[in-house]
Amino acid sequence: MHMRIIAVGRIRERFWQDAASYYLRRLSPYTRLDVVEVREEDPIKEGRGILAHLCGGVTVALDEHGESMSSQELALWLQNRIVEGCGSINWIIGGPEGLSQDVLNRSDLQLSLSKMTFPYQMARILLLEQLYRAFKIIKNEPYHR
Ligand SMILES: C[S@@+](CC[C@H](N)C(=O)[O-])C[C@H]1O[C@@H](n2cnc3c(N)ncnc32)[C@H](O)[C@@H]1O
Repeated sequence: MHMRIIAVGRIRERFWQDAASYYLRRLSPYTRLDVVEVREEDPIKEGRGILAHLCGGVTVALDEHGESMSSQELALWLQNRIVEGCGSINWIIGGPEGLSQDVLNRSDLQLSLSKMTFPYQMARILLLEQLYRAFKIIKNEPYHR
């Protein structure tokens, strides 16, 4: 399974960079994951940049108005994609203005992490942690409860 996070904007602060590296390292035994950063501009142009980097497979747009899932439900969703033989999953994170309608329309799933709005850098870390948690659940390996 290959995963690609396509995110608008760079991770600027050192503490977010450290957190991202921490989870990327922990995810490496479970999946091939690359991160593509798209330049921050207006959401329509950002959207074109995002869509140009889709790597096929299934596309998930992170949006606070999207579908909520528990960590167990996300793990089951991911496991179902693996069982179906889905080769790759794109995870899209917007910038300060959010995602364009083109990107939302192109997505197979719009996923909410919470009803609250998070800064995009934090949303990236939350996604990485939940993906790591999902693999631990799928593999039935111990992790924090
Ligand atoms: C600062 S938020 C954008 C807020 C923008 N006003 C909007 O309506 O989408 C930046 C990005 O982080 C992600 N994000 C922030 N909070 C989220 C949440 N609760 N659930 C899912 N994604 C979230 C989304 O991808 C969003 O496009």
